[in-house]
Amino acid sequence: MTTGIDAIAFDIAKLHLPIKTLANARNIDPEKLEKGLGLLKMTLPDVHQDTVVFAANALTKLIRQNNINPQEISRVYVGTESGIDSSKPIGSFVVSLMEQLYGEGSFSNCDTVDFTFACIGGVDALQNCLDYIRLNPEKKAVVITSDIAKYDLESTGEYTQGAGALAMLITANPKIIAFNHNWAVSTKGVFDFFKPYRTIEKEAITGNNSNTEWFGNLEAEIEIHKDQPVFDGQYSNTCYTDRTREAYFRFKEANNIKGSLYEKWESIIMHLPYAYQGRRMFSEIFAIDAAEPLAQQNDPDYATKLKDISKSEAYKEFVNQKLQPAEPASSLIGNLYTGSVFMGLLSALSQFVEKEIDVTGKTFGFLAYGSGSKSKVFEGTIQSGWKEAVTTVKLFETLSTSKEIAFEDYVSLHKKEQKTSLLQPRNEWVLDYIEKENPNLVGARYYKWVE
Ligand SMILES: CC(C)(COP(=O)([O-])OP(=O)([O-])OC[C@H]1O[C@@H](n2cnc3c(N)ncnc32)[C@H](O)[C@@H]1OP(=O)([O-])[O-])[C@@H](O)C(=O)NCCC(=O)NCCSC(=O)C[C@@](C)(O)CC(=O)[O-]
Repeated sequence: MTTGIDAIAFDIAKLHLPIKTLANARNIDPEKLEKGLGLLKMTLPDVHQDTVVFAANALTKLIRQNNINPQEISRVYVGTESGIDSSKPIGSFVVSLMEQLYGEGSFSNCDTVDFTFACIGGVDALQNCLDYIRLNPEKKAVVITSDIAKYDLESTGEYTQGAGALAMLITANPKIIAFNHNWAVSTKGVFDFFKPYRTIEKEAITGNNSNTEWFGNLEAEIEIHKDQPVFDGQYSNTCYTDRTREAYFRFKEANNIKGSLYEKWESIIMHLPYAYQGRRMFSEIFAIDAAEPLAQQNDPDYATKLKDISKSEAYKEFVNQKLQPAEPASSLIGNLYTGSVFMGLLSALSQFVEKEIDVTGKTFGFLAYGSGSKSKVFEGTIQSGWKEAVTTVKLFETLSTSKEIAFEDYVSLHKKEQKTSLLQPRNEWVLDYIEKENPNLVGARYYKWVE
């Protein structure tokens, strides 16, 4: 028996800002963003969308496109770093929305929980669900990844923004990909990218130090939540390369692989915070795990050697063959945080369908990363039903219908000054309202399905 992904669906934000528009507004050479980082568009949530909306839309599509009986889903595990409540998980919202569609109690036997570890939470949810299915092969689990990658205006993360969710059905004997059980991990607690609880002295807001109640806050410090992370871009790249390299070689050792591991993989799917992150970071592994190593870590000119290797024809050819297929969706979407690695898989498979390349029986390698920091390396084998399952998803066809918005609308959405939706929602979930009056429900978020 094998375990893996049987079906996939997605819901990506339908508005986008062309990267060229952002580059021009910020005085950045557009070629740097397009050719250097591989960015073309960044997708942005509309006023009625949040991570619950994206997650519920992705799950609704998964159920409908694959005629799944909702009562057969015994788990909905969510990977996210864009939670909307410190106690109530996105999974709890999603299950209640599904009951609006499929009847009260239809998900009451379903277990649900959110997994948070920056961008790798979806992979953690997947690993957990694979173990569960291995023990309970007759069951079906769903893994959802849902995030809004929002960065401060004018920061170096601004051009990597994106938003949306994927939902994946995890079963025994799956149609798309079956995963090998032997995974490797590398973890180190660091501050490369994080979303801290911040505080501001009440006095700085009220202008007096009497600590009088301020909108229900009795404390002298007011807690502030920002979706935008605190981060150090170049340090985050170092953590990314260090963790993925460590996990890669641990995987190689744990699976007793002789010779070059990456040569054995048809395609390599990495966490992509922007389209070219994988190709920019993998050159070190390419050099040191080559059949005849091209560089040694103790070389005095190691960094220069790696830079030269990253520009070599051999590396470019390698990139085109093994890394490029996962990139185009990222160029059109931006960072999906927990969903990026799975979107890379969908992008690669959709391209193989389009180019009529049969990858049945081929092994794909995965290098996942989450800031904070952790990498997991694992591999999977493409199953015979992949082509049919991926064709139903219509990835690039759907992405091509995205609506371009003007720079002013982008800023107004980002600053939450825009109060009405830019696109009329149809056949999807929307955030209806947030309770403001009832003290027992203040902050409760209510959603509805719009025909
Ligand atoms: C990612 C960075 C650091 C990039 O930072 P940056 O400063 O925008 O770009 P750069 O200077 O590092 O690289 C620019 C590339 O463009 C090239 N270039 C320059 N000009 C031209 C031109 N005219 N034509 C063609 N190419 C050009 C230039 O040569 C270079 O390519 P190289 O050869 O060095 O590979 C920044 O966007 C950032 O801070 N992003 C936010 C953090 C981030 O995404 N970090 C990535 C690793 S951490 C991670 O992946 C986890 C994360 C972020 O997803 C969060 C989570 O886990 O939750």
